[in-house]
Amino acid sequence: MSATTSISFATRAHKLPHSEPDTAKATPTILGDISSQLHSGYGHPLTRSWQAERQLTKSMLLYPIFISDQDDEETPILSLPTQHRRGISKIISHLDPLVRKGLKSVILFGVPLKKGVKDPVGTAADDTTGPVIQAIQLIRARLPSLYVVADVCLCEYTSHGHCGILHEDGSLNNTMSVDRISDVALAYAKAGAHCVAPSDMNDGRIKAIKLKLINAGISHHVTIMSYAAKFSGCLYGPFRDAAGSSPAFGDRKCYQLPPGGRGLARRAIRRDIGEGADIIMVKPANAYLDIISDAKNIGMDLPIAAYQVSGEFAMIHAAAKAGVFDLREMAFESLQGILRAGASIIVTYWTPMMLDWLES
Ligand SMILES: NCc1[nH]cc(CCC(=O)O)c1CC(=O)O
Ligand SMILES: [Zn+2]
Ligand SMILES: [Zn+2]
Repeated sequence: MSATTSISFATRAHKLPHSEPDTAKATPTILGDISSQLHSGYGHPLTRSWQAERQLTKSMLLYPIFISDQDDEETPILSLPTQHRRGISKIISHLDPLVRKGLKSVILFGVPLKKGVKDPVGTAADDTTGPVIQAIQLIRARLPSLYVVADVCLCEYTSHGHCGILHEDGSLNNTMSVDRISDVALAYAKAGAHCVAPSDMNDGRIKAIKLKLINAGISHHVTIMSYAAKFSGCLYGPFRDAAGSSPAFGDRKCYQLPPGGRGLARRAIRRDIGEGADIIMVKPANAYLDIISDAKNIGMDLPIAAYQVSGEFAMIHAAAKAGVFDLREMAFESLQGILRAGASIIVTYWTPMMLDWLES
């Protein structure tokens, strides 16, 4: 690449007519001839980097981690290459070196593995001795520079695996779900989470969380990141493996958005901004770049987050393994697309690797 660059520069410099008086004649007069020249703008690595409106930086990366109630475990998640589920005793030793490399934020997912701990209302979600609250307190105490986001949902904790409390007919009871989920969010915030991120998609939960935070007098220092446009589909499989959160029956199509629902996503984004969200998230990311761009347009003054989900991450690994492309190159290309679409926060399992790659 650098050979090509220097050749093209040399050639061009050679032709530059500074000392020739009659060059006006040779100068093209039709604007089209000049504006058809694009290569001149990106022939050098630096000019190429200037073409990006925004550069990928370490502070954009929000790292998802799975914390189980098996204190000493460190188990690879087979469907999510390079990622592990860890017990509370393994968290700091994992995160500390990453913080030294520039890690700024994590998003926590609890994984209850103990028998009999799941019930219809997800009681374990805000158990003060459970993995999430323990991890929030531990990370805040031991790694004070790290910004801690707590994912808020019930599906990891409910016996039925749905993201809320159910009616007898198996459909979501929105009122009860919102009341419960806002309690869980409040518990995480009180435990010290900088940010709570409800991923359940029940109607009205942003407002309910906001009101409980206000009533508790802590709303001024707790960020609400709304999974506002979360689509149902087949890209969450490895996560559900990792978190043991697959629905026991049915699916999530009545609360997560249908993949074609661009208008619904826009409505959900506007709604959640109106209810008090500080950050809007779009999920998945690579297959929903238009939605990220819509979110950026609608939420002009809010930071937009995009979640490159487990299926998207696993897909890149699988394709790289099959020889389709180079893993690292594709990792960058996938994040560049998300950035271009308008996100300024990227939730991604690439985070540990990116912290190294962004150095070199
Ligand atoms: N509601 C829980 C939740 N929060 C984030 C993800 C998905 C993350 C991923 O796939 O990486 C899920 C799973 C789901 O909705 O089934
Ligand atoms: Zn859920
Ligand atoms: Zn209902």
